[in-house]
Amino acid sequence: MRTALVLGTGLIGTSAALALAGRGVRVHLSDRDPERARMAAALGAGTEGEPEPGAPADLAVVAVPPAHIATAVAEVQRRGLARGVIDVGSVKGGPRRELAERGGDLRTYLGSHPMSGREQSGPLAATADLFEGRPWVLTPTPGTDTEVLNLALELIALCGAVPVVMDADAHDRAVALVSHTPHLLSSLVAARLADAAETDVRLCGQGIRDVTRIAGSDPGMWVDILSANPGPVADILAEVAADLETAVRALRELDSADEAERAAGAEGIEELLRRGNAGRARVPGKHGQAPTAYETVTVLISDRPGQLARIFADAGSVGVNIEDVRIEHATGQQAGYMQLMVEPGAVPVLEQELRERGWALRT
Ligand SMILES: NC(=O)c1ccc[n+]([C@@H]2O[C@H](COP(=O)([O-])OP(=O)(O)OC[C@H]3O[C@@H](n4cnc5c(N)ncnc54)[C@H](O)[C@@H]3O)[C@@H](O)[C@H]2O)c1
Ligand SMILES: O=C(O)C(=O)C[C@]1(C(=O)O)C=C[C@@H](O)C=C1
Repeated sequence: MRTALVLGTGLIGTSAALALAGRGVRVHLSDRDPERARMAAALGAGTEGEPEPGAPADLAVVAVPPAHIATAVAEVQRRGLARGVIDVGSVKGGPRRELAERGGDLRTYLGSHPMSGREQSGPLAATADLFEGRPWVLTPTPGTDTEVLNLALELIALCGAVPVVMDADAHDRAVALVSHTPHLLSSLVAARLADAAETDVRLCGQGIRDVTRIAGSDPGMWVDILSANPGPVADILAEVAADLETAVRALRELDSADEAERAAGAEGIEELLRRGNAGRARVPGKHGQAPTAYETVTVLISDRPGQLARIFADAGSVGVNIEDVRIEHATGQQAGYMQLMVEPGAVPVLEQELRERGWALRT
């Protein structure tokens, strides 16, 4: 691929553009809001503006909210801005049907969806490595042009992602389970905090931060996403509601004076928690591999420049690969705990090295 047009230079469009530009693709950047295209260009994601008339880009990447995808794809096709068009929307069935209704060319259009994102929007939140090692769904049909499919596969490779081919409606049912329902549940938990007392909220620890991160997303975008996939999400939410009723009943039993009822309540809750363990164990690890059981080495760090670089360098000096990291910030102190996730075999050597270099470890 030599040239690409990215239409919609928000989080996802600019991230893809940064990855493409970084690998030598000439990227044209366009957005309904010209300031956003300018900002993406200033970040090094390409040049602002559309391809010259008569010189279409190899591939257009439409990265606008789901409600605008079909119109934007049809417009790119009508104006001949690119030889093939993909979109990156979170929902696949609806936009495809809408494009068909508008008389768009379904042969040179391919619906896609990178399974990676953030709770922030806009070009300033974009990063070139956003899609590294993540699944990127493609929904070709027997009529899809082979050249467009190949260009999409090339784009995914340039972004470091892993292609997954699916039927559009099967994709929508799957993301209802792994993305859209979790999003709503995160918002529901976070909503409990909106009017809570300050004395309660100040106790927030890592657990609630993990559960509510995605509740910080743009409501406008999520109304759009959920409006394009309401049925499958409502089906799963109804199942969650049944589990919630079971949980409430079990908790009321735990509160009972009757010993047998308390035992039944404990059994009910334990069953829910165990099902949670079983589901959590199925979440794939890095690069879509089976989940790896990493061990955690927890180190006290002070909130000063250079601390993170120093700890990574110290781990690297004994050949230990940090698989994942998490920081637990201490309330009211310029310090925190840094959790370093490593292969179990690497724990003794990492702990010894860090102690020798003066780090305080939490045991
Ligand atoms: N945010 C995520 O985590 C995530 C992950 C994967 C896929 N997606 C999908 O990617 C798409 C973009 O989401 P985002 O998070 O980058 O949103 P964003 O709000 O950061 O960016 C969307 C951009 O599209 C522009 N835009 C809107 N309508 C337009 C139009 N008709 N023509 C040109 N530009 C237009 C907006 O000005 C904005 O700059 C959505 O379809 C979303 O479902 C989002
Ligand atoms: O990590 C996040 O912030 C996301 O919400 C990303 C996430 C997801 O649910 O995994 C959200 C919507 C997208 O369509 C794809 C990815």
